[in-house]
Amino acid sequence: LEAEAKSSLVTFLGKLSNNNGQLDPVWNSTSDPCLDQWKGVTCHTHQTVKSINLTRFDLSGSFDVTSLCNDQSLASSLSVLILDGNNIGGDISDDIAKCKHLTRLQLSGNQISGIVSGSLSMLNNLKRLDISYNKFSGNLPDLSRISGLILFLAQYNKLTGNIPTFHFSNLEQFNVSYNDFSGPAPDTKGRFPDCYLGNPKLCGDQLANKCPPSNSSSENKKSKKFSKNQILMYSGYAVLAIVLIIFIIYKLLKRKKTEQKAAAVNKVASIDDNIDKPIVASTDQYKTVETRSEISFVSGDQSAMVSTSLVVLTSPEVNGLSFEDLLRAPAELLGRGMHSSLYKIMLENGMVLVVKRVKNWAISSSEFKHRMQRLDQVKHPNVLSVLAFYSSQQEKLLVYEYQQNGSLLGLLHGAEMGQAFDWSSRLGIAASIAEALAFMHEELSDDGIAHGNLKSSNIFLNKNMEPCISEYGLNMMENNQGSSSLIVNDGFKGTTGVGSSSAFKADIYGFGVILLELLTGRLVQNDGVEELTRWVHSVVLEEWTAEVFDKSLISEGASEARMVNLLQVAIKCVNSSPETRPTIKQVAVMINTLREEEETSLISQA
Ligand SMILES: Nc1ncnc2c1ncn2[C@@H]1O[C@H](COP(=O)(O)OP(=O)(O)OP(=O)(O)O)[C@@H](O)[C@H]1O
Repeated sequence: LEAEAKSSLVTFLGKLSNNNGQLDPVWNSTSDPCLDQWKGVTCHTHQTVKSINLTRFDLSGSFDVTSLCNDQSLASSLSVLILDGNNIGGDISDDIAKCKHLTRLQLSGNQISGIVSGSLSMLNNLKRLDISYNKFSGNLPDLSRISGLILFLAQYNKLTGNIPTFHFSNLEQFNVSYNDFSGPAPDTKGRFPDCYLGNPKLCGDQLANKCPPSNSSSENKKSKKFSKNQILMYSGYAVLAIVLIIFIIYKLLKRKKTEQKAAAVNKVASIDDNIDKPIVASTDQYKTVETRSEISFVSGDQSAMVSTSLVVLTSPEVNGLSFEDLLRAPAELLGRGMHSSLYKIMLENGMVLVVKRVKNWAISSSEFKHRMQRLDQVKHPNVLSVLAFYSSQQEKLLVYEYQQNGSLLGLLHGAEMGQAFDWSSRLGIAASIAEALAFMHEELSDDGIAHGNLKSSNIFLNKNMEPCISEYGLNMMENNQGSSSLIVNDGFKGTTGVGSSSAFKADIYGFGVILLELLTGRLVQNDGVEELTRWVHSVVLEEWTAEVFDKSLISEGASEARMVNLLQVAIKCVNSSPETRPTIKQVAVMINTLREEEETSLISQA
């Protein structure tokens, strides 16, 4: 283990045992936590600490989150922290947010006090959070953005105020009994019957203490009256605005005519000038882009035509972004396909964006806008949001944040060249993608919006090195309304059928291929998708299964049983008959079970 990480770990462990000064004999700076297998500490390939499990170690010092999570190496590797059944005091400092990779934080049965830090809600990967039987007080933060949380236990503390809502359908265990909560208890939909016991100030339909009827109806009337006056006032403004817009459009059209005449003589530099030049754009790391000069990403006549039509979605990151800002910024071509080009744009304020320019997409403007708005409503931390968009009949522009850590394809390419990409990171990435996709599929199933083009070059690593699915909902096959799209139909993937359910099944296929890439280290980009799946099938049929896995996974000693299990999931996903493929929710459950098993085995090694 790196010296700095070791010293942070020694400080953390030292503080846990300060009362009786009883360090475990090997917890000191002269030995190595990984090589000397410190009690309670599990490492990965002798280099990084994966888990700390000090259940019932008779510890009584204080919980020093800062030493642990301020160390970059520990913070980026630690996934399990269990201190159950000790006598540890202190509090949860906000630095906990830096331990980004925690999937389990279990502190049950200690003396930890203070408020429950709102920074816990930054731990996107958290699955289990147990703070029961401690001395926490104050309000509980809203943890609903941790979409994968399956366990939340906070019974027997001194928590007060309202209980925030949770995704009860995702939770397997939930308990906030014997605290001092008040106000309406969130509806658990009939689950966790005893979870609110011992909170006499709570009320709700599922409790003996019903909530008093709200007096909001009279307030509503007042506000309705008030809003009538407002409506009158605003309609006045609206009329004025419409007159103003008509005037501007008139002026713009006039200017456009003049410019069109001038354009014949004086052409504005545009990407259309070099549309026929061959561009080889492959992965982030291996792209060879011929046109690297600063160019405008829209043609000159458009810039005159639409100065106000960029729709900035709710993303606070680009608040105030205008079409002019995009036009003014230097653009670098990152890649060009049959129907689309991708540009990297650097704004004056230093923000780096990418703009996807899609041409001749047979989707109506209103349907496209509706889709963008739905995608804006359904956000997941592991799915890259569209920040802004523009739509005309000929082309659509979509703006995303630039991801400087590259794509999963780049990571696999690196692994091909011998860079470390270990088994538990691969499993973690697979689980996060599956969960994010399950969330999107569930939320957008009624709208028929699937990803449509899921592949490892569309998965990026964000600044915390967590996977992020890009271009969700962009390439859709024929939808319910019958408008066609960009995707090249492929019988094998199962995208030839009309209707949105086959688009969802095509995503499962795409995900299965990503799993195969993660397991085998062989890339579709080199082999072709059908070749890869055929090869895997043939290897499995011949029962030389171990041969199929990436050699680096075998040599790091990854669990063959779990790799075989993941391979079975992948094979189900790439089944040539779309109906036989599992749903992404089923896939996510299977992969999560494997991830849990992996963690349990790490803990038991400790
Ligand atoms: N948000 C982003 N941040 C950083 N790089 C990106 C981003 N989006 C795309 N890229 C990179 O830009 C290059 C071109 O992307 P583009 O989407 O045009 O290609 P693609 O993924 O190969 O094709 P497709 O159109 O099928 O998605 C790729 O190397 C891709 O990894």
